Amino acid sequence: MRLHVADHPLIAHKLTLLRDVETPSATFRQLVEELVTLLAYEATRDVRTEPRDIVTPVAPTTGTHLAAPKPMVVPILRAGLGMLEGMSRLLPTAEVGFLGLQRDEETLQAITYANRLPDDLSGRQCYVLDPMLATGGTLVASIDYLFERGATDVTCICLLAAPEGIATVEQHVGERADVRVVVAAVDERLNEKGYIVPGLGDAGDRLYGVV
Ligand SMILES: O=P(O)(O)OC[C@H]1O[C@H](OP(=O)(O)OP(=O)(O)O)[C@H](O)[C@@H]1O
Ligand SMILES: O=c1cc[nH]c(=O)[nH]1
Ligand SMILES: [Mg+2]
Repeated sequence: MRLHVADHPLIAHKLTLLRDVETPSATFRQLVEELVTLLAYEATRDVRTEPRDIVTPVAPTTGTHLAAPKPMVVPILRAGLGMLEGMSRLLPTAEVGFLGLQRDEETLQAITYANRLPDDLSGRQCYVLDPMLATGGTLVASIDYLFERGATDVTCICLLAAPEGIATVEQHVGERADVRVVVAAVDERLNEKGYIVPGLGDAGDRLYGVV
């Protein structure tokens, strides 16, 4: 696994606003979109492209075009849904698959309640969206769903990660360079309830309200 921590003053600024308990939902949603756009810049560094001949008003030239097959973007419901619009804007040709996973608050095990992915993902570059990488259980299960369908090239975009979660994903996928995790920041630790410290609280609740 390759880890990339996006170190940029704009990202740090927006992340600080996002963490602030006083930030209302509407602003939180806007910040999540802006952050994913900034992270996507790094996360799509290896997106496959092909040359394309075009004619500008001045001269013919060869440009660059996103290559087939179309990339697959996979938001992890609920909280990952908040990152979808920002990512789709940057990757307009991408298709979208959905995974719904929820952590049991007692056991911290991820339970899958929705799975809407194509059966065959071989050759597809996959981009998993989930703002929080805490114990890593959710991300490991999500990556496995993609591997089971033949995906090999998987990039996970998270806003915050705990060192424990990064270690879990790293252990699970091993040395392979075609699995990447791009994060805005790695925080200190998990607390006894499995929340990232200092973190930002429950990302799903802050985006969409407590259910
Ligand atoms: O690394 P883990 O310990 O597995 O935790 C991370 C998961 O927890 C949150 O989802 P949650 O279960 O709260 O569901 P939600 O998005 O519906 O709020 C978050 O969005 C991740 O999916
Ligand atoms: O801190 C955390 C940990 C898991 N899920 C969240 O939404 N926040
Ligand atoms: Mg939640």
